[in-house]
Amino acid sequence: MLAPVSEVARSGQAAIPLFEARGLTLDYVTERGTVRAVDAVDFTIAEGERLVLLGPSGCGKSSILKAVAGFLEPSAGSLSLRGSAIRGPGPDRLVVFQEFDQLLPWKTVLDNVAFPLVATRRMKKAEAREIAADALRRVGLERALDSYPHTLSGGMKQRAAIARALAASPDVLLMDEPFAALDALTRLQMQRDLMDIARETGLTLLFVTHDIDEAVLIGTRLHLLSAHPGRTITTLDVSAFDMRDLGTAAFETVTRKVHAALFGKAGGQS
Ligand SMILES: Nc1ncnc2c1ncn2[C@@H]1O[C@H](COP(=O)(O)OP(=O)(O)OP(=O)(O)O)[C@@H](O)[C@H]1O
Repeated sequence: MLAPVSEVARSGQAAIPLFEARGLTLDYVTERGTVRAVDAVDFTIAEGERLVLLGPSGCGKSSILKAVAGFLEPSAGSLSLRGSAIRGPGPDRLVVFQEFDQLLPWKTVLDNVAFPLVATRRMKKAEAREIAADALRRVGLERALDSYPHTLSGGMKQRAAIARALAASPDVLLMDEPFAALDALTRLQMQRDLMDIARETGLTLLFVTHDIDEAVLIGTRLHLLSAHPGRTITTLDVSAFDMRDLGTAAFETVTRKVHAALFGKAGGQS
């Protein structure tokens, strides 16, 4: 019998990559000239894997995510999903950002999640609402279906944004520091909930953060980037760690190792 994809990813066996970046180079053309943000980065993401891009501020993490989402064209190298080159945004790659204002203020939470299904997947409204309600239940927002975004807390807005992405069943969910603007307790709860969802659904994730603890908790594999312009330092399998390991000696050891790889010495957070 075949193992579920997430188990294949956890076991570290070589799987056919769902997503592939080869020699990815990203430049911004400004009035003062060209700024190289990312230089010749390679990575793959297998189905069910959670790859975290980790590196200091300005190393190009968000730029990579924008390129994967199709908003930024590589100046060199290639990006492909299921073997096809990425040529722009698509419902197969959806992004959850850090900002709390990702929802349409004039629509209820339910309609915010259902609307893209009707618009891009051409689903009937009733079916879209059913899928949306299910996604909202999964993120713990079953009691806020009829609420408007301005009445929600920051954490609830992020949950709704995650539900909207989950409802559309993207091949890869892209998250750009989605919990960075939340208070510490809410952030921890959201990390926990995201891990529960990942376990339930076998989510394939590309996650950006500059928080080492968060990276080790969320990721099955870390891709460490050097300071500007972003270049690959190394990759690290962290699939053995989850929320239960927070605060343990083994967790401390791996975060120190990551810190040393990023900054050349052991120590605290970036
Ligand atoms: N629109 C832009 N125009 C010019 N330069 C840009 C633009 N966006 C980003 N950059 C530059 O590209 C580099 C990478 O930026 P990016 O935001 O991708 O880094 P990051 O690792 O996500 O940073 P942070 O962790 O602070 O969010 C930085 O030097 C930044 O100044």
